[in-house]
Amino acid sequence: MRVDVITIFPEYLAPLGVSLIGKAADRGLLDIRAHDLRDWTHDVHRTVDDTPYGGGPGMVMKPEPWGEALDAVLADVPPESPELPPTLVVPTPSGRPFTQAKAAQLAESPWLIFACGRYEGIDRRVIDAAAERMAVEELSIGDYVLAGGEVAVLVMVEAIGRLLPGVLGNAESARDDSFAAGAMESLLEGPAYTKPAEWRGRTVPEILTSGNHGAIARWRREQAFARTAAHRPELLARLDPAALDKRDRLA
Ligand SMILES: N#Cc1c(-c2ccc3ccn(Cc4cccnc4)c3c2)n[nH]c1N
Repeated sequence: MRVDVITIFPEYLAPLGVSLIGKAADRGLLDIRAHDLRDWTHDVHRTVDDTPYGGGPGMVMKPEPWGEALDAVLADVPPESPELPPTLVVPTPSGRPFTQAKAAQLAESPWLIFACGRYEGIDRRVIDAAAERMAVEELSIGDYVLAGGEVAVLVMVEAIGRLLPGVLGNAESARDDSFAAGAMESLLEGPAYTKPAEWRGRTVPEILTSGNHGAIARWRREQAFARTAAHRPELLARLDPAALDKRDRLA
C-alpha cells in the first residue's frame, strides 16, 4: 500500500517510522511518504492560510497550495495501482466516524492520500474539486476536538496498516480484535494475562491454565460480554443473537 500524507508538520509523522508500521514499511508492505504543504507555496512567508470569508474566528487553509500539492502527488502514480485512483482521506471533526469497519475497507485500497488540515480546516473547494477525480472520505476519529489532522492520521494509518497481510505476526490477533468483523464484532476484548502465574499475591484465573480450550473460549466470551455491558452497553444492541451460543444469550 502506498500512503501519501500532506501536512504543514511532516515531522509529526515520524512515529510512522517506528515499531509495527515502521517495520512494515522496511519490509515493503507500506510505502509512506510525507509531503510538506509549504513546498507548494510561492511567497516569501510560505503562506498556507487566510481569514475566513463571511468572518468568524481563526483562519482557513488556502486552496492554491492544496491544489498544487494534490496535483503533484497524483502525478506520481505508483506502479502497483496505475489504473486505480487513490482515495483521499480527510480527517475532520465533522467527518463520518472512523471505525474498525472503515479501517478494514480502506485497507483494501492500494493507495491512500491523507490531507492533514490545521487552523479551522481546509477551503471546501479543495475537497469538492478532489471528489471529481477520486474517492474522498471525510472521517473523524472521535467526538473531541484536536488542533489538526496529523494525530488522526497516525491513528488511521496504524489501524489500517495493522490489517494489511503480513503486518501482524499472528493473523489471529487482528481477527479477535475488539470491533473486528464477525460474530463477536461488537464485543470489547476481555482481560489478558501472562507469566508469572502469581504476581504480588495476585493469581491468574484457573480456567486459563486448565487446558480446556472450549471452556476457555466460553470464559473469554463471558468476560467480553461483561466488559462490554459495563463499558459500552450500547454495543450489545448490535450483537447478532443468532451468532451467540445459548450460554451467551443467558449471560
Ligand atoms: N479526525 C479528526 C478530528 C479533528 C481534527 C481533524 C483535522 C483538523 C484540521 C483542523 N482542525 C482543527 C479544527 C478545530 C475545530 C473545528 N475545525 C477544525 C482539525 C481537527 N478534531 N477532532 C477529531 N476527531
